Amino acid sequence: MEIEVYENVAAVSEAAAQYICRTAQEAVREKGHFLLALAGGRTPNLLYRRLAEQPYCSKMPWQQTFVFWGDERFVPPLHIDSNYGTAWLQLFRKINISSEHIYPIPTIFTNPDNSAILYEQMIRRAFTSLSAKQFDLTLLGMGDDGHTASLFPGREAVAERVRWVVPTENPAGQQRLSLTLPILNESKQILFLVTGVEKKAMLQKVANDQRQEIKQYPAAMIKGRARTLWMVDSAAYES
Ligand SMILES: O=C1O[C@H](COP(=O)(O)O)[C@@H](O)[C@H](O)[C@H]1O
Repeated sequence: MEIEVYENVAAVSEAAAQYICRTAQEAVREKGHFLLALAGGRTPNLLYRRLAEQPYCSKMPWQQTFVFWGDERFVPPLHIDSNYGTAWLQLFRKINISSEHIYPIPTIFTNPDNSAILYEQMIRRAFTSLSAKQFDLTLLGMGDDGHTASLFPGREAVAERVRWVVPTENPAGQQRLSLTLPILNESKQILFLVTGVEKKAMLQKVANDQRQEIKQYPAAMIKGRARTLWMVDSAAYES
């Protein structure tokens, strides 16, 4: 596991903002655009706020950036639980990015089954029109149960090998949509953000799980094509 340990969530967010900016600039230099898949949940909130501020709001090539989500709660966009709504409030409403470059997972005028089909089509069309075959960078978090995106341990969604997006639910029964291992693991780079003492035990388990042939935790099953980096804070890290 390639892991960088920072003092606290603020330092993790700063390092992640720098990393995203650098990766975006390189991608745009190489091929003219940057495809970014965002994480949901609470951990990336500070990162999204930082990206809306200087120096990142100026340094990021927002006009060449295309944004997707790794998962979504099946709630309306401005619901407090919406991953899209959260990122919009913290980041997108504050910066200069075309709404045509933002690809939220649809959750209105549809149902979870259709939404999954629709989102896969949206990603495929975007890839085709950009001559892309993968996300350049996928951001992910990890729950204290080892889930990532909305791939929860032992659920059917984790075993999906063909579809790129599936409907699923969390253990409390909340309806969600998630990208699956085939598309997540096609990403060129993966950046995990993990903070807080409540993640410490699972981070250790996931590190061990990654070394096993048969893995138990979805977070351990994720591997980017070129790089998988974990940025964690010292509270989550067992030295
Ligand atoms: O990758 C992800 O991880 C989280 C864990 O969330 P957090 O609130 O503990 O940061 C997950 O639930 C989220 O939707 C997802 O994109």
